[in-house]
Amino acid sequence: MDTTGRASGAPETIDWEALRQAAAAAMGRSYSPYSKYPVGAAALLDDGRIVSGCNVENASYGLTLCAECTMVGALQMGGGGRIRAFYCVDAAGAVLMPCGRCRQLLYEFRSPGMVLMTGRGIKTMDEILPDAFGPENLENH
Ligand SMILES: O=c1ccn([C@H]2C[C@H](O)[C@@H](CO)O2)c(=O)[nH]1
Ligand SMILES: [Zn+2]
Repeated sequence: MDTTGRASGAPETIDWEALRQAAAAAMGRSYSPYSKYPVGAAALLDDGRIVSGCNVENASYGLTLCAECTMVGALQMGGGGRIRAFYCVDAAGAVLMPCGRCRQLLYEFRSPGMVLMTGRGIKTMDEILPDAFGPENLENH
């Protein structure tokens, strides 16, 4: 990974600002009356589309859907695809790391060389979820 955000095997540079704006816009749809912590997530897909999501909370707190969950739903409902780059923000504009569950959700739809913006720069999927369990583990069951 270089500092421009160029993913291995990806010919163009990622437009991180467009992704940040899509995540911020999605955050505006957040339903977060319990935590009062709106979150927006956005992913750049392999075909150039951007999909996004917001957190959707529930009176049964533990059922809350993270922004990444609804984003993955939007990805699939929009015809599917593979994630090249991911960005998640809160209302203060801070970049968020996906929780453990969401790292697994993102892993399922990663492209080779998928990258994420973090507070410490651009990271690969493998860096944030090493030795992941994935669809390949189910191949010979
Ligand atoms: O990466 C994250 C971290 C937290 N949340 C949501 C879940 C909950 O609604 C609120 C507080 O945890 O933030 C997300 O959507 N994504
Ligand atoms: Zn999560």
